[in-house]
Amino acid sequence: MYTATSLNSSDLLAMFQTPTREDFFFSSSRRCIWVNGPVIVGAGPSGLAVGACLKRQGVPFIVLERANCIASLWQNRTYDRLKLHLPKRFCQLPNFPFPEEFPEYPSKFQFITYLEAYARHFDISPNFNETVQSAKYDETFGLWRVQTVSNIGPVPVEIEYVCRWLVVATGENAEKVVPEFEGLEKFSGDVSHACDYKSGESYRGKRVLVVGCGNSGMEVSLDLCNHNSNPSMVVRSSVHVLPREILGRSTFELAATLMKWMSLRMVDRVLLAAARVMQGNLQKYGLKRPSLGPLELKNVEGKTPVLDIGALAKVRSGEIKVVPGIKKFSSGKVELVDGRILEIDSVILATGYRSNVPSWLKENDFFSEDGIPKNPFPNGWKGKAGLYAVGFTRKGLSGASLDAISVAMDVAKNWKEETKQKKTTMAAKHRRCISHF
Ligand SMILES: Cc1cc2nc3c(=O)[nH]c(=O)nc-3n(C[C@H](O)[C@H](O)[C@H](O)COP(=O)(O)OP(=O)(O)OC[C@H]3O[C@@H](n4cnc5c(N)ncnc54)[C@H](O)[C@@H]3O)c2cc1C
Ligand SMILES: NC(=O)C1=CN([C@@H]2O[C@H](COP(=O)(O)OP(=O)(O)OC[C@H]3O[C@@H](n4cnc5c(N)ncnc54)[C@H](OP(=O)(O)O)[C@@H]3O)[C@@H](O)[C@H]2O)C=CC1
Ligand SMILES: O=C(O)C(=O)Cc1c[nH]c2ccccc12
Repeated sequence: MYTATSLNSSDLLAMFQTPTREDFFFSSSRRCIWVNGPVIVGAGPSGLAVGACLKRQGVPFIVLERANCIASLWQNRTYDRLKLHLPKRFCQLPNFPFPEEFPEYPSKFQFITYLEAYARHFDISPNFNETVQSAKYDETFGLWRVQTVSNIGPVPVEIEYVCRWLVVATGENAEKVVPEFEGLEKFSGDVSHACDYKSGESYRGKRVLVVGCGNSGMEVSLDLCNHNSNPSMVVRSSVHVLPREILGRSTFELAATLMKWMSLRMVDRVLLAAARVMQGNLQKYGLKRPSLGPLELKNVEGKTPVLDIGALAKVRSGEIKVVPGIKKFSSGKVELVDGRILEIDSVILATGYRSNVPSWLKENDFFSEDGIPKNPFPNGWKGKAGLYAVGFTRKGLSGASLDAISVAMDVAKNWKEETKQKKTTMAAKHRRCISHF
């Protein structure tokens, strides 16, 4: 620890060269740490990617992560049978390809193995069990103050980090969305969110209401079928279901290729025409399509189209029953908006996720109320006063990688300029010091 009395000029010089978390002082209740470089909040794919890009530029940083591991969404909040939806080349992080032996659509366990290798390769060691509670720009000093609670030891410790740059990498899926339903408190069976679903093993033989028909709702319903349980899936509005592949090529890749030649709306038309040929009309199964096309809807509302990996066949066969919106719950039952009453044993809420940025970032210029940068891709990564965002592009892992490269380049440029200036100032002071003696 550096204290006022133990500081000498070479310590000061060292401070601007190497350390990333040097304790300046202890106050009675809160430890305060100066960070010579950016503070990155979140150790998911986005935080790791920006860390890796900064390492390559020689910029020190720290990563703060509330969970006890990297990529906690993938490790703790996803089901066992999850596979990446997009081909692996669209999901790799900068400067570190997937192993060749990985399949085209890696499993979540392979993806986690990859991310762990990524963190090791770039020597990224996040501070785990440390939740950012608040981050505020201090206009007087031109610095960010980032307040955390660390739960490593027997008692929680409050820490304040002070830094010039703040990189928000907490993700579009930081918190689960749990809607309120009339009478749910009277429902006697178990109610959980898709983020806690691991497999259908414990649902064998049960009647399960899956609320929501995004990728989670569809895949949980499919997995339930595969474990001989009996899912009813709530589709309260509309949904785009697309085949994962068209003519042997990934639908996502086809869309990305077509986007080079046509407008987004034209690409949507091509995708819908192909889906129509391959899937037929889905309305008769209760799956109405939204009025906006799949890519336009993703851009405008952030709603991801379902890439079908088998749920549609189960809908057709009647193994997954599609039901309309929920009116209310009662003991062991749900009443639907069409008046039907179903007897059910369990409810799984596949009702989506949201960003948590508004709960801790004291700023309302760059981020909107829903915790996503106001400027759409590709202009949503840089805010004012050293604030950055990575992974809020609604473009999955490929968007996160692009952000990470832009953010790291910009931070590195600024860090190098500011550090050079500080070193020059320090060196001048050092010389004055020596001449004084
Ligand atoms: C089930 C599921 C499957 C998906 N599949 C794909 C796919 O196949 N392809 C694709 O491109 N995208 C997919 N996605 C999208 C997903 O958002 C990205 O894959 C990726 O996880 C985004 O990375 P991230 O680092 O931005 O966010 P996250 O992975 O969510 O990481 C954010 C991290 O920040 C931490 N954090 C949050 N708040 C705080 C705080 N206050 N203090 C400290 N730490 C905090 C979290 O604990 C977390 O570890 C999927 C999403 C889900 C939910
Ligand atoms: N293999 C993969 O790659 C997978 C990827 N993912 C990704 O994770 C992200 C999150 O997906 P997901 O968890 O499916 O969340 P989504 O936000 O995509 O879907 C939420 C669903 O819940 C419905 N819903 C919300 N509130 C209610 C309510 N009160 N009553 C009835 N229905 C309700 C929504 O309906 P409405 O549209 O009417 O609001 C929608 O159908 C997406 O980007 C997705 O692509 C998820 C699973 C697998
Ligand atoms: O699965 C996700 O959550 C993704 O964000 C991947 C994704 C980004 N853009 C898309 C467009 C169509 C289908 C999936 C995605």
